[in-house]
Amino acid sequence: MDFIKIALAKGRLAGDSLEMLKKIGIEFKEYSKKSRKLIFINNEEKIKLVFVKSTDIPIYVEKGAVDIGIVGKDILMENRADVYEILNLNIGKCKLCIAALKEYQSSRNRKLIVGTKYPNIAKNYFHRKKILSEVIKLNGSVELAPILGLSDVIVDIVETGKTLHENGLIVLEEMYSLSARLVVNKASLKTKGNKIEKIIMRLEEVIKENKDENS
Ligand SMILES: Nc1ncnc2c1ncn2[C@@H]1O[C@H](COP(=O)(O)OP(=O)(O)OP(=O)(O)O)[C@@H](O)[C@H]1O
Ligand SMILES: O=P(O)(O)OC[C@H]1O[C@H](OP(=O)(O)OP(=O)(O)O)[C@H](O)[C@@H]1O
Repeated sequence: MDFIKIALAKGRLAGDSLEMLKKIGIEFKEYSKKSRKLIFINNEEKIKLVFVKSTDIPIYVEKGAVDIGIVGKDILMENRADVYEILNLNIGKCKLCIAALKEYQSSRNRKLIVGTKYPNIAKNYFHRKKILSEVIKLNGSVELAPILGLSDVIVDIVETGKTLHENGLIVLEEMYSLSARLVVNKASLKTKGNKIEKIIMRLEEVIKENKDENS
């Protein structure tokens, strides 16, 4: 029987995602946080776990290189792919926000310069709001952009708010609430439907249990 391939990223979502898979009986004994291995196999359940850069997960799933991916909604919005977004896993919760230096004064009379790791999301958002903007794509430590005068504002993820606070920035606007999603390759849902649907159903139970525990 065919293996089901699941893609995860090594970052923040890995721990909670693996915990959820463990709760539905999918465990990878060889896995350790420190390991540099990219593929782990569970032979009993016939599952392969592959670690992919998070921004690459949508394309791996769309092309069928993997059957299932677990990835943040931010990544799915930024890197659009033709996949089924099946479950909100309710982990990796954070917000995508517009933020600026505390002393920032907005002016509608000139172009807004935006620094962000999410150029597509930012461009669409400001276009829809009819705000003239220039978006500068950055790859990290985005909070530096307004501090060093590279941009007026940033579009970035806020979880605890600690990074903004420690760098003298504040949230101007909350754009989107985000969390991790389970995405599935369209063909796999037909060809490996039984097995994938079982995984989905078991994960739905875990999501419900987690919600009950937190309420
Ligand atoms: N404080 C946070 N900062 C960034 N992302 C967060 C945060 N909290 C939750 N998330 C979610 O977790 C996902 C993974 O975050 P992480 O920072 O590990 O990104 P990564 O792309 O996997 O790692 P890296 O940026 O180091 O390559 C994000 O796409 C986002 O949906
Ligand atoms: O609200 P907080 O809890 O402080 O979290 C938000 C910070 O975490 C993320 O950065 P990350 O740690 O992924 O580093 P990066 O800036 O290099 O992407 C995000 O881009 C913020 O900088």
